[in-house]
Amino acid sequence: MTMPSTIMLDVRKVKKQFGGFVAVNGVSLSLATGERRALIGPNGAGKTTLFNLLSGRLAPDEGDVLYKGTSILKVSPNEICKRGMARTFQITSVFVKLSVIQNVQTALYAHRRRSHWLLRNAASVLRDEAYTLLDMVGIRALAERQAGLLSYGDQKRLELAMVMALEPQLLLLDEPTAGVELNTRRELVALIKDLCTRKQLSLLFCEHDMDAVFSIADQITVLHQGQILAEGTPGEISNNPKVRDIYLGSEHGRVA
Ligand SMILES: Nc1ncnc2c1ncn2[C@@H]1O[C@H](COP(=O)(O)OP(=O)(O)OP(=O)(O)O)[C@@H](O)[C@H]1O
Repeated sequence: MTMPSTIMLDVRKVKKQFGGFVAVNGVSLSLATGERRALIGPNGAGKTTLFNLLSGRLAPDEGDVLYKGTSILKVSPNEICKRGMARTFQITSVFVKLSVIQNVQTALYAHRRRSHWLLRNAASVLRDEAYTLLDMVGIRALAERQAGLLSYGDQKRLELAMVMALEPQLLLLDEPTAGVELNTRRELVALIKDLCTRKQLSLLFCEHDMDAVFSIADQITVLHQGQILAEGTPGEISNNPKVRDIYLGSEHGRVA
């Protein structure tokens, strides 16, 4: 007997306006538990604004966002994160003056503050856990380096370690492979897929690199001028004439 899939994230007709400009206009989408969904669309389509609405950084003018069945409209970004929805940003946000391991320890500490507050061995516990996370993303050997001196690709890995420190169930990644060269991009894509599988994560990610999108996503939502233009599997999206016209061009057209 197959179990019915549960809905991790249920976005209902959200709208966000800046002055007279409607950046997100009545967007609905849902993400099943364990699903990997890409959000794609031209620059200015409203992807980051939608991420900000989902993670509590912006309040929608209309609509609702349900996470694990409960509205999170009035919930702070910190509390949303504690409940298991963690995100990264388009521009890497590591602490450039700290070492790599200190960055991960800081994320662990912020997340575990309450439970480790009184533990005398908190620092060493967090250090062990931080090493485990660095192992997971493949940069253990760089633990003592200053984070700001890492290559951009390794900073992206570090960011993934930091977001994994938050013990997410749902990961929101805003352009996880932006700004890195082809080989590193492929490694990051493999890493993201591996993390999702090993940790049984649900994933919503924005990405302009279509190879990354088609390699990671089970489902794709296409946003255009703040509205959903199309939704479907990678095969359906790449064969959708409207999406090809507006966004994909011919390169990713007509995939079997
Ligand atoms: N705080 C703001 N005030 C005014 N306009 C904004 C604000 N934030 C976003 N916008 C506008 O809303 C539109 C959508 O922006 P958004 O950053 O969500 O697009 P995007 O799809 O993420 O683009 P990109 O792919 O370039 O990151 C853009 O026209 C942008 O200029």
